Amino acid sequence: MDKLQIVGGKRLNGEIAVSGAKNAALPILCAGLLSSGDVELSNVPRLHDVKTILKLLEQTGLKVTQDDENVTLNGANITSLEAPYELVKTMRASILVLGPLLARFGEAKVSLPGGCAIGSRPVDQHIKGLRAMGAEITIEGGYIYAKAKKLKGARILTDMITVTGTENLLMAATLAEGETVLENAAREPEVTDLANLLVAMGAKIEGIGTDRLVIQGVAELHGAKHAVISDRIEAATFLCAVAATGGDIVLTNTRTDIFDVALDKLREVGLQMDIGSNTIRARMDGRPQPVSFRTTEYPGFPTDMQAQFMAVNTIAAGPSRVTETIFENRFMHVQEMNRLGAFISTEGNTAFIKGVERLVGAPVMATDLRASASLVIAGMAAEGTTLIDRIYHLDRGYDRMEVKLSKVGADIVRIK
Ligand SMILES: CC(=O)N[C@H]1[C@@H](OP(=O)(O)OP(=O)(O)OC[C@H]2O[C@@H](n3ccc(=O)[nH]c3=O)[C@H](O)[C@@H]2O)O[C@H](CO)[C@@H](O)[C@@H]1O
Ligand SMILES: C=C(OP(=O)(O)O)C(=O)O
Repeated sequence: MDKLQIVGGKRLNGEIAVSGAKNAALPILCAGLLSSGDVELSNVPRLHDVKTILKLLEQTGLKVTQDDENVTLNGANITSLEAPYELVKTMRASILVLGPLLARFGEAKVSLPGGCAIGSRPVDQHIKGLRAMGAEITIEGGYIYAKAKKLKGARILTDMITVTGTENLLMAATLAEGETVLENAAREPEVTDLANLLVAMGAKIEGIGTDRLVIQGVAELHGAKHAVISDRIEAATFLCAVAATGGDIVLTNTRTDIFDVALDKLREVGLQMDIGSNTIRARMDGRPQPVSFRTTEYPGFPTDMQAQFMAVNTIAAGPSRVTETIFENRFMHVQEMNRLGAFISTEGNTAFIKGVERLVGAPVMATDLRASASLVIAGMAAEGTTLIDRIYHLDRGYDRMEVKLSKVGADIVRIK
């Protein structure tokens, strides 16, 4: 199992190109199932999760042609309407084949994703929405069996804002008969990116970027070309890294119009930023200032940045408080950061961070994707050597993070 070895205390200097967004690429790849035409995608990040979803899509009969970050999908010969447990269990996003398969072929059998380390990951809202569109859905032996000769447009109000739920229902609605209204829709830029691809494929969607999506179903979708949006979470992770280590970096291939409140928080931390149209120059000197926040839906503070900001807070000049409202168990990095000398306690879904003068390297274990990234940041800020085990979590969602960071001066190597 690969590990990362980091010798901390190095300032970061140089340029980092941000990759395409994992959380946009995964739903977008599933949209390939909606059409028999060629869907030509660029800026697809090189991630383990992308490999997994492509494997899943290929076993449905979707033709995948890949040349590095360019992926062309063709759904003219779909032969299987099933997503097996073995593939779904490793990646929640696999549930996103449900809407497209059901809408285009009238049937799907998809394994329930189950829980994961950060908390339970229910899909009841996806099911509620598809049932409202006329699907007959049963759950047996851990599988969702869905059937509908033709989905019918409906007004769907989800109980809470769900990103994947919005994406699944949006894809299903593009091929349903009549009008679907998705109320309380997620507004994340990754949802918007998917919607933009669907429009390029011939879908009729109004209200893109708002919490009310109105979709007029069409008989079929055609092929299209699309570049996956830049990863705001990867970009903000690098910004947290420089906030923790000090230095002067420039992020390229970024989209500065899609950021959330995290950017304001970075300014509060003391990071100086010059924002260009697709670049961010970030400079940091001295100790970070503490920042308190609670995670919430876009454009609020993203749950996917909670752990990385906590890493910065561990060495901040004062106490802070972090509340996680999206997932019930997304504090697994706390124990590992405390192994590095951080001073963090938790009470329910709130963490209290004291802010210490220094962290000291130690062996730690990555427990989930963003927790892994937060340990990389903490390790880079710590004195001495940190060894991070189980970095397969990191590889799920970051494109060669250690290569990008070592190019800008971090002392970080992968140990096979
Ligand atoms: C709103 C939000 O911040 N969503 C995050 C969530 O998206 P992801 O799409 O995984 O999760 P959802 O947005 O669907 O879930 C949001 C909340 O709704 C609940 N829920 C969801 C669907 C459902 O059918 N029933 C149900 O109860 C979930 O348990 C969770 O508490 O994790 C991703 C990976 O970390 C992040 O990129 C997303 O930003
Ligand atoms: C937890 C994440 O991903 P996933 O929903 O695929 O588990 C994430 O992107 O931070």
